[in-house]
Amino acid sequence: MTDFILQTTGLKRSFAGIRAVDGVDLAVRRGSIHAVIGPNGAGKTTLFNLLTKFLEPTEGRILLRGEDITAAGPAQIASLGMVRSFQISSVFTRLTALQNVRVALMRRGGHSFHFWRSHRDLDRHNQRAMELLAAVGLERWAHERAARLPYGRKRALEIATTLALEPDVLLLDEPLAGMGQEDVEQVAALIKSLAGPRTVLLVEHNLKVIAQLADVITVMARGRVIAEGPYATVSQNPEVRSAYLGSSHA
Ligand SMILES: Nc1ncnc2c1ncn2[C@@H]1O[C@H](COP(=O)(O)OP(=O)(O)OP(=O)(O)O)[C@@H](O)[C@H]1O
Repeated sequence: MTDFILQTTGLKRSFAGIRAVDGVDLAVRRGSIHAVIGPNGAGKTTLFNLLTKFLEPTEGRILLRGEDITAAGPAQIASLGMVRSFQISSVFTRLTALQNVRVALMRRGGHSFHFWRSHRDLDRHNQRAMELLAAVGLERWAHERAARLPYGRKRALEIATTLALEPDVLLLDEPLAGMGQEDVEQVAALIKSLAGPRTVLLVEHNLKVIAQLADVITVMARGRVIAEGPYATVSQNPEVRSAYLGSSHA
């Protein structure tokens, strides 16, 4: 069994002549927190879209647990245990936090919302939903409507609904975007707590947090990987420095 739960080889995707992802080899170690960073337009979002099959690659292969999933569709990929946070996490603002997680659990079981479902089933879902809320620090907010949750808590609720699918690999697309410092710290701690039994791959612009959180950082620029390794290494890389300086002066 390979140490790498997720791998890509020679992954490419162009849009009308723009090479958004241009031959990316990625190797994500099982149980790690792996960040993809890079200046605007580097191809990070396109890479995520390729991994979850929101987009078809022009070339290259994607392997999950060593198995070729390049031809799989988005639903199949989710059922194989690789789930992107927003994919299923459209939070229903009028439902409570608990109800939101329960809905996610029912979806996982393939149930629709039958009002005749047995009390035993509902109790089971309630118990699991409370466990998931506890895992993301939302127990206290269980009966609060999602609309009333502060921003950081809403992101935590999204993560709880994602965890309801029991993913092995969680893809988080800018999980800290738009947050104040207090929320950033809470959600960063939450992300840290998810890894180990799960693998977390994230795209994030907050380099300060990435420096503390990520085991491995892949730096992209113009569709290519320009550096990879722990923060201490990639932050010293001259190409990385010039890519960031270049973009901020663009
Ligand atoms: N659907 C599309 N059609 C045409 N061009 C696209 C499309 N999606 C992305 N691109 C182009 O591909 C390149 C990579 O974009 P992508 O959004 O993947 O970068 P990114 O690293 O996620 O940037 P950001 O940090 O700004 O979100 C850019 O030049 C972008 O304009």
